[in-house]
Amino acid sequence: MSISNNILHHIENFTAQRDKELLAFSLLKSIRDILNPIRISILTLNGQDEPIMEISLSNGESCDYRYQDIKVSDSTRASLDYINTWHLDELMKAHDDQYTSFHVLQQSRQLNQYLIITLDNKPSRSESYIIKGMLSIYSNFSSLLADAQTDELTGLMNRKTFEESIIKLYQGSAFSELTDSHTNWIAIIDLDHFKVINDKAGHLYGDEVLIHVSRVLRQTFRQDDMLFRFGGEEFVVLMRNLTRQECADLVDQFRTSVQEIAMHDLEPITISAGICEFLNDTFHITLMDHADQALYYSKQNGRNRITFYDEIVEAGLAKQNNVTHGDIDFF
Ligand SMILES: Nc1nc2c(ncn2[C@@H]2O[C@H](COP(=O)(O)OP(=O)(O)OP(=O)(O)O)[C@@H](O)[C@H]2O)c(=O)[nH]1
Repeated sequence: MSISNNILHHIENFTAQRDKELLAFSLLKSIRDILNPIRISILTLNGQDEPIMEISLSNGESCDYRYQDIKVSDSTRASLDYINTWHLDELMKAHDDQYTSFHVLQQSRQLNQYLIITLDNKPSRSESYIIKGMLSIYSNFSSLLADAQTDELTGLMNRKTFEESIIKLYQGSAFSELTDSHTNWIAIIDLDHFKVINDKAGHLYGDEVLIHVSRVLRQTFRQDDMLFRFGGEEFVVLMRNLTRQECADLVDQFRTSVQEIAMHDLEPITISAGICEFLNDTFHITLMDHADQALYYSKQNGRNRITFYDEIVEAGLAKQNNVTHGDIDFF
């Protein structure tokens, strides 16, 4: 294959991806085919500069995804600090007959992502040029993908992304570190009497309330919790590795913080929530139905409260219509 056909093939390949991680993997594979590096990786750090994901490809080895125990060497840390201090897009370091180049893929207050390539020879001018071009295409496509996954008004993940995210959680390591007491949870959160807010103060004002509520969601929940705007005034939160009490405290803290949102002279804004345990062997549509029944109970019993699904089961108020993974093949 000629070099231009080869490059076109790689571009075609990674713009066909609809998943951020697969897109990152395609980028690594393309660059590996072109540069034949010793090691290539994408390192993602959170807002506190802690590593939260590393996807790596070493020569001849398969792809390795890591979400925990990610080791970042002192020299890598120093290079990333240098990039950030001097607002660079890239940096090349020579060491022990090797060359490591660092490229910024994404930079924001919540997330920093870098491509790190270690080579045994310095890339030629044309190779550097090709890599730059690929990174630009990757970055443009990645922001298009992010736009498609984000709710425009609040910046939270949208409903379509929820389906994809929850299926990934079933398939991934989300359940491996759990104990009997620490499990995963799903909460559906719904603003109370939002129609009244819209009717009294107008739709634009209602939009502003949704933006403030989303801000409080981000402030209250942890970095690893996944936040979705599910539709209108309904939000979904996926929480990992919490005891029942910790989960209750977190959602309740959100409930009380929402009431402190100060806007005009309307009644305080309140929310109701329904929570259920995120069980690995139960289909997510059943889980959502459980959380929804708990939410309904909160709404029917005074609003501005949270209810766990197992509470209504104990009270004999829950409908049983479980679907397990065995019943539906969704992969
Ligand atoms: N401002 C604004 N309003 C929205 C948006 N999406 C949905 N809504 C409104 O949200 C309101 C939801 O009303 P209902 O479903 O009756 O719920 P509610 O008034 O919150 O009542 P309860 O949930 O029973 O407490 C409707 O008036 C919708 O028009 C949006 O993006 N912006």
